[in-house]
Amino acid sequence: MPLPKAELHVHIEGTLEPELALALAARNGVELPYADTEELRKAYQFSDLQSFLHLYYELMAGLRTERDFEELADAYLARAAAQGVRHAEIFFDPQAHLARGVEMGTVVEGLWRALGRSEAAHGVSTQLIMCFLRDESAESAMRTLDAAKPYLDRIVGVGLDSAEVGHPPGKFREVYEAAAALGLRRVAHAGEEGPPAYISEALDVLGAERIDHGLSCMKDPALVERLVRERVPLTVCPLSNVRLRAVDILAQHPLPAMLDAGLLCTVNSDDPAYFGGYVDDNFHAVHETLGLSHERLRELARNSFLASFLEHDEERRARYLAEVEAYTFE
Ligand code: HPA
Ligand SMILES: [Zn+2]
Repeated sequence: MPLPKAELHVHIEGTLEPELALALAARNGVELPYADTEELRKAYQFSDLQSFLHLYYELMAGLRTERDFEELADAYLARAAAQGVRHAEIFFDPQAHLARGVEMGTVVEGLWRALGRSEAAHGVSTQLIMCFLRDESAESAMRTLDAAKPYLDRIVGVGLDSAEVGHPPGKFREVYEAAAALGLRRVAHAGEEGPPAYISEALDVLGAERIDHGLSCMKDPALVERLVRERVPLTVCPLSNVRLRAVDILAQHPLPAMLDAGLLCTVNSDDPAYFGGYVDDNFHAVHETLGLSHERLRELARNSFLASFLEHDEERRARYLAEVEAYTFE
């Protein structure tokens, strides 16, 4: 039985496995330049974030109907449950779908069909976080927030993803202010490929409550001190960082140093269909390769529930935390 945990950094479109990508494209008459999964799998060699994003946006073209989004989310939730996930805060990228003529309602209602029955079907509680694409304009982000207004009962917060360098968080100040005024929680990718200054900016200008990735903080001791003091959670994604070459090899990943520094780190999968593993595979990898002890893994699992947006249900959070403390490693 895997360690119970929350997953706080997973892009639902990044859980699109190659088989499902091709099946959806065929079902919807969408042409993809890959004859079969064997040919498609050859495209999973990435040199950086941008090279991954190309394939990520290409394959999601097969997602068109509510049923498609439902199947995608259902497949992820089944896998997550098998990996010990009790609670998942799931990102989605509406602009990538709106650009293809797929409406906000199709995306949200489709995902919700799976999320709404997830507790009963998989024993996984869920929340949805809508991400803005930072390489699109602030105006486009604002229009996307407007389009989401009929669905705010289904969305807990907003995030910021896609190509980081050259797109500092400050560009989205107004849209984050508007999101906060609507009662939405705020997170942002920062410090995946971008400099530590983007992390500070996400905190100061966007009011981010969690930082997704946050790796580059290790270049700035004063920032580390601040993140520790303010107990800002970081959603670290080790296998993603290796596959996108943010670190050369897993053995050189800064996660142990980040934990030693007192940072509130969590471990997550990011885009598991692309990066060679779901969340418990990431836990195993950091145990095997980075030598993190069982008590460190327990700390990471505890952190995942502490960093989650479960304030509306403290009883549930306490139940999940008790499960973490009671867990015995084999
Ligand atoms: O790892 C990522 N980084 C930035 N944007 C993304 N969108 C999907 N996955 C990612
Ligand atoms: Zn991400």
